[in-house]
Amino acid sequence: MFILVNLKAYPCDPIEVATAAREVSEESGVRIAVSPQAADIARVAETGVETWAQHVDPNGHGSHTGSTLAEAAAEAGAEGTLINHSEKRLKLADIDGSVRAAERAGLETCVCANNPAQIGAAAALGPDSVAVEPPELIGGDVSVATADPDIVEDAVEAAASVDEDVEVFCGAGISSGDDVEAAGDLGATGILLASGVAKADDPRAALEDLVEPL
Ligand SMILES: O=C[C@H](O)COP(=O)(O)O
Repeated sequence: MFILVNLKAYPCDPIEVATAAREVSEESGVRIAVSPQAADIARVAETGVETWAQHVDPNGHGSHTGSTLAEAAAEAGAEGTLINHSEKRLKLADIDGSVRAAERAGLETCVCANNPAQIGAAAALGPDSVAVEPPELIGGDVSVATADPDIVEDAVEAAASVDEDVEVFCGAGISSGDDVEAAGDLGATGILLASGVAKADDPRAALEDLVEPL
């Protein structure tokens, strides 16, 4: 199971979370990555934790003010990137372009989507993984695996029917080891979570709880 911690724009200390994630990953043997703001990628990567960008744009170098280039994220130390997060939605052509840009830069890709139909479309673009997240459950207290287990199972089926090599992650409301275990039982091979760690009083304890059953 892969645990991907998205720090969004929460006012947490990215270095504290990254250091805790690296240590808990080393101690547990569970793959854990942290996805900070673009401006924090380099210093988060310096902690030694696997680091992901929250977004990359479809364009390369050129007259594109405000862009987050896949090449720049990779050079700063990112190993992967989210694309089309629920809070950073893109047009289909731009999702495709961002996946291609990330591939050129050597970044692992995870395309997010709201539901199984979108998961099928996302899988058709050939990312390494897709992540299903019902928007209404994001940031809440109830895990997607509890509130809507069908959406996870249907997403796994939708991705497999398009491309069996595309991994399926799930996210929204996940905050405990029990939630992670339940998601795994539904067929997810990764977890995308944010508030359960980024807003925790003790991020290290939250991470230890997440990996406890793994
Ligand atoms: O990127 C993470 C997801 O949007 C889930 O966020 P959450 O764990 O706060 O529900």
